[in-house]
Amino acid sequence: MTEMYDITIIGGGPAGLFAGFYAGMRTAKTQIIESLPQAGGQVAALYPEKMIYDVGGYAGIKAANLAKELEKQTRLVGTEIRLNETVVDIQAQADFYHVKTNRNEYDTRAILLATGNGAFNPRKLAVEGLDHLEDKKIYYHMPDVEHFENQDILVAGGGDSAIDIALMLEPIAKSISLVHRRQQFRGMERNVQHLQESTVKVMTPYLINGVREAVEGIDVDLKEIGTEALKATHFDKLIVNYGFTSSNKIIKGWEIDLTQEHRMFAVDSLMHTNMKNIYAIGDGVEYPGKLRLIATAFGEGPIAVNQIMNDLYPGKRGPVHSTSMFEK
Ligand SMILES: Cc1cc2nc3c(=O)[nH]c(=O)nc-3n(C[C@H](O)[C@H](O)[C@H](O)COP(=O)(O)OP(=O)(O)OC[C@H]3O[C@@H](n4cnc5c(N)ncnc54)[C@H](O)[C@@H]3O)c2cc1C
Repeated sequence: MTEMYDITIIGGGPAGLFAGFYAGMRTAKTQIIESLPQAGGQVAALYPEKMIYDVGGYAGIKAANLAKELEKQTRLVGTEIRLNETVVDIQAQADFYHVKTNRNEYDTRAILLATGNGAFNPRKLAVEGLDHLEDKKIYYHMPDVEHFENQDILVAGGGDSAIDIALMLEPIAKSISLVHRRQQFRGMERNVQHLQESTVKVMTPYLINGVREAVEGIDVDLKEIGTEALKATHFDKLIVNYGFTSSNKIIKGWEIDLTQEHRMFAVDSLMHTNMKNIYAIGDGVEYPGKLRLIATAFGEGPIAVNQIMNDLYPGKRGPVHSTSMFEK
């Protein structure tokens, strides 16, 4: 038998992270499972550079910083955060649930769904037959920088994180090239200026038309946008940074049968789904008056966690204020 959790939270966006913190405050044995290698959900994956002005207590905070603060807060209480794992099935057992991910299996008394619009995955190259090169010569997630030491690297993408990756590897790699399909980069002005001052070789407007494995490294065909001109290039490794897409397809394959409304989990005012000890919060739920905001998600987490704790441990002392936990 695998280790038994009180609460397994599926999704490490703002809803899941804050619920994970609150569950830790209620001393529930809790884990969060997140498909991306980073926590923060949409905030970190879709708009890390945007300022957010409608989260209580912050007159304005950069999205990436909010994601970092949330993760830090959650880790304070000992909630485990498992990154890079996608929940592929949930099976009901007699009085607990069996959760299968693409890498592990867990048992849990209760489940809190915080899946937003579905599991995020990196947007991949539109070239077939490259799976065997992933994490060897083609990367969609950044591993440790040592992987790129003294090598010729091509980075593909036009946003801030593609520029960040190129600049970060500049002192380590033998050469860095950055390819983007538009003439202009979407990144922040300051970042683009750093790029112009760097030794990164910028190739615009080109898109990757073909990739082939070579004995050493890979051959990459670049196509100039608006023309038929092809440029043959060779690199040791390719890092693709085309952003993320989210999909609810995996959820459709789960064995448990959850009621949905407008393709969201239907919950009552206690965040309870139609199944015992399965609750849902955040962007992925529907109820009358639902608002898809971070502030709303922050309120839904504690409601769900308190219900779960009442069900699992009826005699246990109820909610406490955080000051009584952290200031002794
Ligand atoms: C461009 C943009 C700007 C926004 N600006 C604001 C703003 O200013 N203020 C505001 O309040 N809100 C804003 N929002 C909305 C806000 O980001 C969302 O309300 C919030 O992210 C919802 O949090 P969540 O945790 O419910 O879902 P998400 O942030 O979507 O996180 C869900 C997480 O669950 C993971 N997941 C899903 N399925 C699985 C699975 N099977 N296994 C493992 N992991 C899984 C996903 O990978 C994802 O990381 C904005 C949204 C966008 C797109």
